[in-house]
Amino acid sequence: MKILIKNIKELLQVRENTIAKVSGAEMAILPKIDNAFLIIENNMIADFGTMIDCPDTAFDQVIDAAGKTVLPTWVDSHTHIVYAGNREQEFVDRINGLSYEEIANRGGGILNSAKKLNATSEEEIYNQSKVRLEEVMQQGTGAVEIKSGYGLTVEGELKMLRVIKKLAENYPIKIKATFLGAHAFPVEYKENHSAYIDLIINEMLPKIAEEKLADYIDAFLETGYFSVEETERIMEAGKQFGLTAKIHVNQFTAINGIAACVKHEALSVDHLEIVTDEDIEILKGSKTMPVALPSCSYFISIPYTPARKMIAAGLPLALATDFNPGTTPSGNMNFVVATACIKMKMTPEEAINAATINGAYAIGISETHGSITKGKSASMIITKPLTSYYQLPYAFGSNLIDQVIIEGKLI
Ligand SMILES: N=CN[C@@H](CCC(=O)O)C(=O)O
Ligand SMILES: [Zn+2]
Repeated sequence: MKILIKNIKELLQVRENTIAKVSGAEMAILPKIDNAFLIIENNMIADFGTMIDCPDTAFDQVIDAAGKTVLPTWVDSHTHIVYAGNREQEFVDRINGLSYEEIANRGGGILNSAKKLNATSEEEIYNQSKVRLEEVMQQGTGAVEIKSGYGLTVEGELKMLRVIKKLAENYPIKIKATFLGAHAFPVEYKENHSAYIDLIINEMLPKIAEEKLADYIDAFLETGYFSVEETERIMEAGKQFGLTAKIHVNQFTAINGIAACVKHEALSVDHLEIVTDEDIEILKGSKTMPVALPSCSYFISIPYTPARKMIAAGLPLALATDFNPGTTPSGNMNFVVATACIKMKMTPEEAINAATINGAYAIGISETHGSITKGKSASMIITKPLTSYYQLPYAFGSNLIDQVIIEGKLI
């Protein structure tokens, strides 16, 4: 199957050579070609350039993108798309004055989702989750990370990871799975943290590794959840099973968690609503990607990640949704990009880099995704006619996507 996309008004995120990520001032540069063509062959980007050089050969399909922008699909490097039911009541409780912490202390929050998940069959969880996956694909996401973490029992965690595996088998979208058994302590382990961590290490991890159900390991490193020392145990154990760490950290408090993550060579540190100068110094020169989740800040009214300060310090930054039933019931990367511009003062170029190539780095796929580069996966968004790509974050409430191609397939 050979597809030509012609007359593209602006072809964005064009990289002649594969790059892993962009950092600091590089984030402001978004290379593009005006009046461009792009050829897809065998589900990969085969060629691209200006229309003057467009080959005059036969194609199985020709798409005329006159007036439209083409860019790589979003890479959403942090989601919890697999869950059961919802937490609408907690949403209303927050409107009425309760905080996320107060709700969690009453047995709501993550434990509420865990109760629902353990009472729901694998088939039903799959059916609920695939609706969300299909929706984010329509919204332009072409690669996604999905976490477990609402099981908190051996069976529950395995059930979630099997659902993620089944989604990966049945949909063209690239999916990376992350094991998040260390999301919260179940009530019965409230006074015996080490016993739950033993369960994760001795019971969950070996089974997950045996069935090859996860690519990464995560923990919620936060006051009232997993301490620095507890998270270090999890990261060390993950390493024994070949799972690199991607850690929830600095969502509500800064407790030197980032230093521990960098020490353990975490691929990413995610949330970062509260970041100290020391945290920034530690991230400098590391290979760890900071990941901001602005829809979470928006939904539960907490600070936004200090993007300007981090980029000024020369750091890279990725953007992801955090799609989950508690803090972010939305997987819309278009909203994330717009919110990063509006609330975090990222420029459109920085936000698009953060949501494509840097997102790809945060899930270890920047060799194949995140830019328009020959040989990379043919995953791209074709917008509706736009005055310029600035319209993407500017017209934040509009659906500006016309077509989405994922791994060479129009969806
Ligand atoms: N903060 C930890 N985990 C999720 C929320 C979990 C929940 O409330 O269900 C997050 O990334 O925001
Ligand atoms: Zn999360």
